[in-house]
Amino acid sequence: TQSTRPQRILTAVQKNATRGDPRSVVKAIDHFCRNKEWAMNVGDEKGCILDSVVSEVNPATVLELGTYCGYSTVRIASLLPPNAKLITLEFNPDFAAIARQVIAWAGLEDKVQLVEGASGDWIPKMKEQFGVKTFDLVFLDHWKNSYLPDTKLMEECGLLRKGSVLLADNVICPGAPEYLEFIRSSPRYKSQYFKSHLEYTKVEDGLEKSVFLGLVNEEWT
Ligand SMILES: O=C(NC/C=C/[C@H]1O[C@@H](n2cnc3c(NCCO)ncnc32)[C@H](O)[C@@H]1O)c1cc(-c2ccc(F)cc2)cc(O)c1O
Ligand SMILES: [Mg+2]
Repeated sequence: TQSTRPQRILTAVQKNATRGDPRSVVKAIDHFCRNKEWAMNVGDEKGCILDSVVSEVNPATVLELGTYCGYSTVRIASLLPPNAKLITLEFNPDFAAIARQVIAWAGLEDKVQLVEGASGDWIPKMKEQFGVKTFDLVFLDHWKNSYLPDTKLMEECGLLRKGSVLLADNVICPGAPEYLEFIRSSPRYKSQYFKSHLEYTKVEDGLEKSVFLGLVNEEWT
């Protein structure tokens, strides 16, 4: 039967990357997607910005929305301190199955919990199911029109604390206009735009980094 693109990405990893070496897994996927078939990984250019934010936050708890093939999962998990945990949500079972194998090839299973299901269903269950209090870092890279409702849901579920960092991919291309409008105008967030390019192309795109400031007091006046 005809293979899918995620399956071809996994094959490229298994052929060209070294087991247990996350950097070689990232390189193999980037090489495949730049030279053979484009795919919606955050990619190498935006990936360096992602790496720098992860290193700066040095998170103990990370939530990723939208695993796809696990490319950014591997990038993030490879930079986590010991005992840190990354929970990644993916509701497409075929993508989840591929991502599990990519994460395993990188040797990062112990740092990653891939949860199959929709963010809207699982965000309210994070505390009771996984013993998470709050997330130090959230990487948003799922459906672009889900960024805003899921951010509001994370706030309502008390999953963000003063200083929690949200990092959103694709705020220019394909774009997340409602999310950008909300997060940049809200007194509860301090936002910063990192200009870059759409993965493997010269098209403009970027990441929006937003720090949650907690419930600021003017909301009580
Ligand atoms: O669309 C893009 N990403 C979507 C990712 C979806 C992945 O996340 C999973 N997913 C989605 N919603 C949820 C959900 N919850 C929400 C629904 O309940 N809960 C759990 N998992 C979810 C999907 O199953 C996929 O695995 C994109 C496009 C371009 C692009 C740019 C230019 C072009 F020309 C073409 C494409 C570039 C990018 O970097 C992009 O990220
Ligand atoms: Mg993306």
